[in-house]
Amino acid sequence: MSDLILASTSSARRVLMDGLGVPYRTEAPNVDEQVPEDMPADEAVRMLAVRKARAVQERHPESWVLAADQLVEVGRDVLGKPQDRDAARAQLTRLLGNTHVIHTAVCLLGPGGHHSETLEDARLTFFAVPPEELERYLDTGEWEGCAGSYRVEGRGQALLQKLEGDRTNVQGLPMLSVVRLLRQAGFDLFARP
Ligand SMILES: Nc1nc2c(ncn2[C@H]2C[C@H](O)[C@@H](COP(=O)(O)OP(=O)(O)OP(=O)(O)O)O2)c(=O)[nH]1
Repeated sequence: MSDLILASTSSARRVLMDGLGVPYRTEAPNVDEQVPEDMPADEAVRMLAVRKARAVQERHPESWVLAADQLVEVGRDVLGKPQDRDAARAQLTRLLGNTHVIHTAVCLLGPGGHHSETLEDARLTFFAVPPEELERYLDTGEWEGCAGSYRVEGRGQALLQKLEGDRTNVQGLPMLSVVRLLRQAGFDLFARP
């Protein structure tokens, strides 16, 4: 198989791909992540995952390219990555004591026009915690770079009352689906180095 590029700047996605052990390299997609205001979250993440993958594939047409995008949906609100601590506080205030859905889209492009995608949801319910506890969680800084302002594998798990779905999906890459896409595309996931 020709080389695999993870079209991502996300450290969380790199950690998950490192765990899989398939040789890959990373390249920043460098795309505009604006989508129409009223676009449903599941359509937005799919559009952005394809946009990221295509941007990198244009630079490397002989490579395989894997990209993803994630948004949080709670009620009618769609949340991305917070810009600052105040935005993170607002996001977590919205999530605490409620159930929200994480939508993650993954797109795999390959030579010869290969195009496969997956869209995975996970449902999470958070405990309702007092403002003082929320401030202590914000102090951890886990909110930085995370859609929804928490890390499910970090101290954020102390907020988690219930999780339905693939935990790796919450972290940024639904690895059950990533493995399926790679196997369907013909990758040998235990190839000799
Ligand atoms: N470590 C960790 N990261 C999380 C968690 N929840 C969300 N994230 C991160 C994964 C992604 O980096 C980010 C979702 O935002 P995006 O899909 O826009 O990706 P991002 O812009 O970070 O990277 P990329 O577009 O792939 O270059 O949030 C979590 O529970 N743990």
